[in-house]
Amino acid sequence: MPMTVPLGREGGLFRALRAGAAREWDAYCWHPFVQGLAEGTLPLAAFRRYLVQDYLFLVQFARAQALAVVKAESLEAMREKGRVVQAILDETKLHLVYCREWGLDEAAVLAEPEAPETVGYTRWVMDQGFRGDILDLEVALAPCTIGYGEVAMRIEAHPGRLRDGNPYENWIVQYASPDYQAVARGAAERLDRLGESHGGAARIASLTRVFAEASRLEADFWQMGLNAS
Ligand SMILES: Cc1ncc(CO)c(N)n1
Repeated sequence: MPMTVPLGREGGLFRALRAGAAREWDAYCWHPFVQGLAEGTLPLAAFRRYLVQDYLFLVQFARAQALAVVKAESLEAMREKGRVVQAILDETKLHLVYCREWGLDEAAVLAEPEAPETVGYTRWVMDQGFRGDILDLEVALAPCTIGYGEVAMRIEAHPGRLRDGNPYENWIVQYASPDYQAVARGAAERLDRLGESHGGAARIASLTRVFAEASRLEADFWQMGLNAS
């Protein structure tokens, strides 16, 4: 399994959660679906299934980030989360363009029902936000944002990584890009800060359960793609 330097700072909350949920985190970040992306061996049908559901995921992910605007701890954090919501809503449009390149037209994507894995994951994240505070919500959101940053880094570090003629090259490049890596790094830093301000150390057991569950639900999302092939 390719290893990379984790995001967040030494002794910070993100690294504590990552270490506490190492089994679930590794199963997510180096899922067979991810290996298939890296090696260019993933069945095309698996990727198409994933792509359509990921569009539906992003819409719900924007709603969950919007809940973080509501739950934010400061005006500055409200502004920051508001920008995140806007960025995701813009990304959904790009996602439809990308789907089109894969032969999935907009009408077909919009008509597709959400898979149980998509509903299960996104509504569970929302529920963490409704029942808890901003830190519970950000921990539930963290594996999405930070995880895809690490997934891309692991793919790049994989000795078996196929570059020439890899059908998934665009996808990999998007998440390995400096822009996305900065988003992932920023999310890990925000989690570390919230850990300090919101009693992360005293809450580590319950927060680790939330982080592990989100990681497990991310792995289920990859698996949903594989199950379609
Ligand atoms: C399921 C899932 N998790 C995380 C991301 C990263 O934005 C994504 N696009 N889809």
